[in-house]
Amino acid sequence: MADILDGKALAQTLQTDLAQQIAKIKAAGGRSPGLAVLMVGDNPASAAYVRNKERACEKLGMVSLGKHFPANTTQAELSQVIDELNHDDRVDGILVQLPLPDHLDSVALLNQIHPDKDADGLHPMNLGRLVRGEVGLQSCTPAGVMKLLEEYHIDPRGKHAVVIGRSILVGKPLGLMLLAQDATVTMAHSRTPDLPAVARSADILVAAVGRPNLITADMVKPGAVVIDVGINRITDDGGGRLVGDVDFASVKDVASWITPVPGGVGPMTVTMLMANTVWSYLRRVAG
Ligand SMILES: Nc1nc(=O)c2c([nH]1)NC[C@@H]1CN(c3ccc(C(=O)N[C@@H](CCC(=O)O)C(=O)O)cc3)C=[N+]21
Repeated sequence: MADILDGKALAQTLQTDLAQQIAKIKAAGGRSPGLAVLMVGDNPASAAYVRNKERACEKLGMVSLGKHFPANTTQAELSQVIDELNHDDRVDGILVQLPLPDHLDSVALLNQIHPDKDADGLHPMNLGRLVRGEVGLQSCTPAGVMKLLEEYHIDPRGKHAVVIGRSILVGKPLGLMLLAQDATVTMAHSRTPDLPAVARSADILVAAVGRPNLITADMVKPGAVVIDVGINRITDDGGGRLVGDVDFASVKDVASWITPVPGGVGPMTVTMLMANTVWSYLRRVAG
């Protein structure tokens, strides 16, 4: 029976630390760090995430400058808003909630966010820093996974890490972070032949695909660390249950450590967003 990598508990601890840090800034007469989350359209899952983020902001004593736009908002309008936020001194972090409606060019918008306010770490400058091993803003979900591993003293050094999924939001940056910590990294994806065999060779197995029950017990090496980044809402049983990419019920008997869904990587993502915003604030204020 695997031990649980408790993202919810660690997120709580880290958020308490951040709240204290922010309280201290304010007691010294400083302004509150500000985060602007831009959401376009009314995808209910996105709306729920954005609410989570705004709630976390308020709880920590940060300013939430969230903006919600109708689905038919144009590229030019959003571009204008990002430009204003780039120049707004109350704003330390800007995040464009993905996915955007099809008529919008999300890459162009992400590229337009000032790299020093890029709370999601998706600007080419910050991704480039990650590739080169330089300090910079890092993508929240992968950074949250690395924090979880660190908290539970799971050292990637010398381990074979298999990351399934090659998204720019999770898979690619996480592969680079694991590599930077001396793991031997395999990036697997939908075109990888014999995925079960590749998965079974992992000491650290990360599933970041978005397919329920993709990872079953037979795909996991006994004693492996299993990180489930999937967030899938199952509606066919009428309950709107949240499940990951890992068949938790069977895999928990094979793995040594496992993240639950909910309560694993998800809460860490939100926490790292807050941490990135505070980090940007300190860099911007202190220079
Ligand atoms: N630019 C951008 N940055 C993102 O970081 C980003 C995004 N777009 N688009 C969508 C995904 C998804 N995402 C989640 C964040 C928190 C939870 C989370 O807190 N999950 C809770 C449960 C939440 C619930 O019950 O609904 C948990 O797993 O315990 C989930 C998913 C961030 N994303």
